Amino acid sequence: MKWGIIGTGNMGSMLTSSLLSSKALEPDDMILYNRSSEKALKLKEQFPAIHVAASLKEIQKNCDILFICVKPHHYKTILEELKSDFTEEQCLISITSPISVNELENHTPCQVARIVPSITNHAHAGVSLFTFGSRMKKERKELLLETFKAISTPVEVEEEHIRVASDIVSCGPAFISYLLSNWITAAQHVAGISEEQATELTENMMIGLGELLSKRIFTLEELMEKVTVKGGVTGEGLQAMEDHLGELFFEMFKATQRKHKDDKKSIEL
Ligand SMILES: NC(=O)C1=CN([C@@H]2O[C@H](COP(=O)(O)OP(=O)(O)OC[C@H]3O[C@@H](n4cnc5c(N)ncnc54)[C@H](O)[C@@H]3O)[C@@H](O)[C@H]2O)C=CC1
Ligand SMILES: O=C(O)[C@@H]1CCC=N1
Repeated sequence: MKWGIIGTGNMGSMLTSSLLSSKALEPDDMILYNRSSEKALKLKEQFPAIHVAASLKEIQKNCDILFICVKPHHYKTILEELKSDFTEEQCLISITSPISVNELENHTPCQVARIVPSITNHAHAGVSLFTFGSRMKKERKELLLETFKAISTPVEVEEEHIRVASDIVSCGPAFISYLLSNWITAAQHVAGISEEQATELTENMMIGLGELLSKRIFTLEELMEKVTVKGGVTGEGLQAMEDHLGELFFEMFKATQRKHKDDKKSIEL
């Protein structure tokens, strides 16, 4: 089985190196193609047995499963070049939320799925979001799910929930990092701790929190309960958060829903 990645930017590179470092795939079974070849060749330096294709047609011809890992607005030109040459046995995988599997199926004769990854998959952790098209064969579904289990927890999502699910698992690392950078700044300003030390403490607290969750030692609810000693400081801090949080997360999820709708309108395949 040959696996192809079109677009070796952030996500295409992450998928290549994670699928190889987890041993889910062998380098000799992977073919890469990027518009400018440097990024693909850099991955070949790391994994010499990888193949780098010289054109879109070459990667298409030689792959059973082909990922498109470019920005949503670049899908159209790629599909236009490839669509007439796909076979029914090939699988096309999109990794972007605004393009639905139905739209992809309408533009190709091949089997189609969407797998939205997360930067957390770099650490062979976090979630990958799956939506299968109607033509996807059972064995291929199983192969894809099994392969992604090596780098993530694959979760199937309905089309109507792709935006919010992707906000949580894929945009989430950026959103949470933004919140934490504000938390570090506030710690500096209010209590005089250095940025360096506040960052070190915060990053290690997050690693510990992740471990607690990954080992299923506590749920989020239990964590709040266990840490909040009656009459103690955590309760005061939580109350201040409740008083000041306002509509923050409602507005964030509304903003991404709006952008998703606009993107869907402006992206034509
Ligand atoms: N960045 C993230 O955390 C996540 C991104 N995604 C999706 O992944 C996709 C890619 O995002 P990034 O990797 O962050 O973008 P990126 O800009 O880092 O990578 C895109 C790559 O595609 C290449 N490219 C553009 N047109 C091409 C063409 N015609 N043929 C071959 N290569 C071409 C570019 O040279 C670049 O290397 C987007 O659709 C995004 O929605 C999905 C989940 C998470
Ligand atoms: O297509 C998406 O939803 C992803 C999430 C982060 C960037 N793009």
